[in-house]
Amino acid sequence: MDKIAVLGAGSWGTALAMVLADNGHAVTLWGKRTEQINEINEYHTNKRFLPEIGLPTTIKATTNLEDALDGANSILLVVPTKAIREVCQKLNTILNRPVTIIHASKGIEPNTSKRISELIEEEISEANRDAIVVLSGPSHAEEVALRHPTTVTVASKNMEEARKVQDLFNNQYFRVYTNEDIVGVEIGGALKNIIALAAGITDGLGYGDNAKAALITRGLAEIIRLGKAIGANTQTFAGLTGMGDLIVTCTSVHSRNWRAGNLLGQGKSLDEVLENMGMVVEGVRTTQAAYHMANEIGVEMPIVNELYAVLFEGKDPKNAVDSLMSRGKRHETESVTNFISDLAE
Ligand SMILES: NC(=O)C1=CN([C@@H]2O[C@H](COP(=O)(O)OP(=O)(O)OC[C@H]3O[C@@H](n4cnc5c(N)ncnc54)[C@H](OP(=O)(O)O)[C@@H]3O)[C@@H](O)[C@H]2O)C=CC1
Ligand SMILES: O=C(CO)COP(=O)(O)O
Repeated sequence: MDKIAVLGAGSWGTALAMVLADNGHAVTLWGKRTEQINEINEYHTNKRFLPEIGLPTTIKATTNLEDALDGANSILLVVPTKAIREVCQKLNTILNRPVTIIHASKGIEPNTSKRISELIEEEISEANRDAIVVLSGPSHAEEVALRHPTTVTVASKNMEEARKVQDLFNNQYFRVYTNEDIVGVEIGGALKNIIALAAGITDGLGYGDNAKAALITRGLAEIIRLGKAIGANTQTFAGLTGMGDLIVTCTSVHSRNWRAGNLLGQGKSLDEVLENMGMVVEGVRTTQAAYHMANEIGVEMPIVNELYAVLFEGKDPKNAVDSLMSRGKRHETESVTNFISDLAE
């Protein structure tokens, strides 16, 4: 049995705490709100994020970070990307021994274009961390909490640690694969949220499944282009954290990114949508990050560019779709040829 501190008591932190508790580990869930933490300890529910779900009674919750970390062998970071630096800075002041840092958040920091594992490396000193391991894949918290079959990938530069984390989480309803391509896994998980926002927009505009299939496949081509340029293994994008997560996020009503896009397509403003969501919509900030990264590196990302114009420059969503449809004609496979040949190797 391991002792694991889960930092972030939202939808995903709670669902992953359930998986770990089901596997017999001692789990402490850390959150900021006293009322919510008391609810978890007294009633074994977290109704704001997972209504109708009863949590394993072995999960302990606390608002005290020191208590959460006490005796923990591993830490699971699962707060929104914008809170990662702040939480890591707090962690670094408390930790006095190296621990495995697992993260399950999906995003890129807008101003620096950094992935989450890079933020962790910057904020937590080497003396306080063993390996950094990323957990990602097609996995809505709502379905994991119902113990419906789900597959994810854990990635790390240290494969021994990745396999240990695979053992921590793997069970009959939660199947965990390993991958050494931390760049590809983080890029796929972060960028699929951009495409899910776009897919929500086309659904909100009343366009159907053809448009969505186009966004998923052409979106994948953009993700591969950017990923390849920054050193990802392109084969990763054919897997769970690439195509797999694109499918689940672009086609599910559980997705907050898809739902936000859907409301934008129906004519709501971004501020209105974000105010009413009550949960994180990572794709908005990730669109900023990907837009700037693509411009800096010189990678062509037309869907990202149009979504950026809708979110931050007031472009009408319908005009954005029209712009994508009227781009210069081209050969389908020229942008993904290298990807296909890599797969064939
Ligand atoms: N939900 C899902 O199905 C999945 C989510 N993810 C990823 O997991 C990450 C977290 O998402 P999710 O749990 O869904 O988000 P939610 O919006 O459901 O919950 C976020 C939680 O983080 C807390 N939080 C925010 N800022 C801080 C902070 N500075 N310090 C401590 N706690 C903080 C929030 O607290 P409060 O509300 O009090 O601000 C809330 O409890 C995201 O990167 C997301 O992309 C990945 C896979 C699946
Ligand atoms: O990452 C997810 C599923 O794999 C959750 O997506 P949303 O953040 O859009 O809900």
